[in-house]
Amino acid sequence: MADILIKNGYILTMDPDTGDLKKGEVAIENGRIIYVGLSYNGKADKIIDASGSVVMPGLVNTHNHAGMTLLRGYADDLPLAEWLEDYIWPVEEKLGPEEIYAGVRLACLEMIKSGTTTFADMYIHEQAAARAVEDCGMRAALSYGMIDFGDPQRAESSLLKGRNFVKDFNGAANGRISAMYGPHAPHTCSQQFLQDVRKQARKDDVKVHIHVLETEAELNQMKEKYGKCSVNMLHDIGFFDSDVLAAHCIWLSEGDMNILAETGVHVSHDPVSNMKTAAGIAPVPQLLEKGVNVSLSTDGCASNNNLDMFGVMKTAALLHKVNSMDLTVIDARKVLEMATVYGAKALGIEAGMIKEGYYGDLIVVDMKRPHLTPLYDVDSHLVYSARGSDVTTVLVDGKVLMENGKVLCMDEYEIMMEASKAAKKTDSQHLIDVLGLNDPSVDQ
Ligand SMILES: C[C@H]1O[C@@H](n2cnc3c(O)ncnc32)[C@H](O)[C@@H]1O
Ligand SMILES: [Zn+2]
Repeated sequence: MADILIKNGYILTMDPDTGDLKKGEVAIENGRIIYVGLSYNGKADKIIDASGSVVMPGLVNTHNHAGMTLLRGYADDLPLAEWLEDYIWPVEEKLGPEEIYAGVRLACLEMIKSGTTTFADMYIHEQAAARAVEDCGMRAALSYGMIDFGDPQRAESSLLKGRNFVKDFNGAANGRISAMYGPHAPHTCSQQFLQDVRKQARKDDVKVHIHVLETEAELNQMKEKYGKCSVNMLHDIGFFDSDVLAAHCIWLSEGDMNILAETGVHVSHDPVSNMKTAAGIAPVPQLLEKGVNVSLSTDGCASNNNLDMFGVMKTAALLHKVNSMDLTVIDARKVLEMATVYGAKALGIEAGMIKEGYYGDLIVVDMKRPHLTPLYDVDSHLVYSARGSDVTTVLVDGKVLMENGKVLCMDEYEIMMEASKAAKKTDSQHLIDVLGLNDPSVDQ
């Protein structure tokens, strides 16, 4: 007997072996998909009717700073270094684990409501993020954001925090949480520290999440300090391997792209964040052409400013078309692959496809909407017309987190109120009280 049977939906499996099914069924048992096909020959405890909807793998957001929902709109339209150094880092000092817990819960709520089932994170007080993920039922690859700025004492304490996090949380929440090491970036971490982290990650057999060449300023700083760019420096110290997830990777030379391809580094592409911060345009078509696994991500809410992966998918497609002046450069199917199959591959999880044996991490997208009518091509609608709010049902690990638009794993109103309260720690003016959103009688 299956736990759940999803019926009557268009099954976008993303699995090249089976292809998509115009009307199919998916059965889930003990958190795993046990059947994908035209008609399940068995019973189920629960039936989900997906008539008029697409059933697809949950989206995988491979670079986030989930706690930064608290800083959504806090500081915008500023040069990246000034934004980070003069606004974000000082205000992060005021946020403790309880605030981050509230911020990550809000991030999870937003992600679930817009169809993300797994995310990769790098942030402060990451044990609070783990608690939030455990409580809400999502899947996540979490890392403690570590920076040493060349200070040996800071290096030691940062690495200790990272090690403790890995020890305490790798495999937590019944395997829904995996831990990674999160050295912030090549220009904020010393070479020695990066080498130490690399060694520790191999010893602990966990992956590494890092920002690489997000800005031209980083490129120039690295050339001045080491006489080479971040990619060459990291390659020369033996940092790169197929367990590395590198976010951004904008300022790459042809040689850098070859190094990423040869070493099997996974690249997380953040088109919305990169456009908003005017960081530049990552050479995604060229990376894909060279065989690099490029997944998609939102980045933190302070540089996006939401966590809707549907927005990211559309932006990725449009950005690379106009940048290359070639509209065939990335098609809708490729973008869907990046948001599902490639994301799961980057994090090493059996998800991203609706396939027997894979996790029951699925979403249902309602296609009976004005902006999705008429319907000729499912891929096209999902990338160019749909929004996160078209997602009606979300399953992670075979558990229903949202059904027919109702979030079952948390109280939406409470989450927003707790996050608004936590955001007061920033000591900045808070319009939420003025707008009356703290009043439960106000219709949300
Ligand atoms: C983990 C730290 O990373 C910081 N951060 C958030 N967004 C970015 C970005 O776009 N580039 C570099 N660093 C970023 C975050 O504030 C944490 O302090
Ligand atoms: Zn980032």
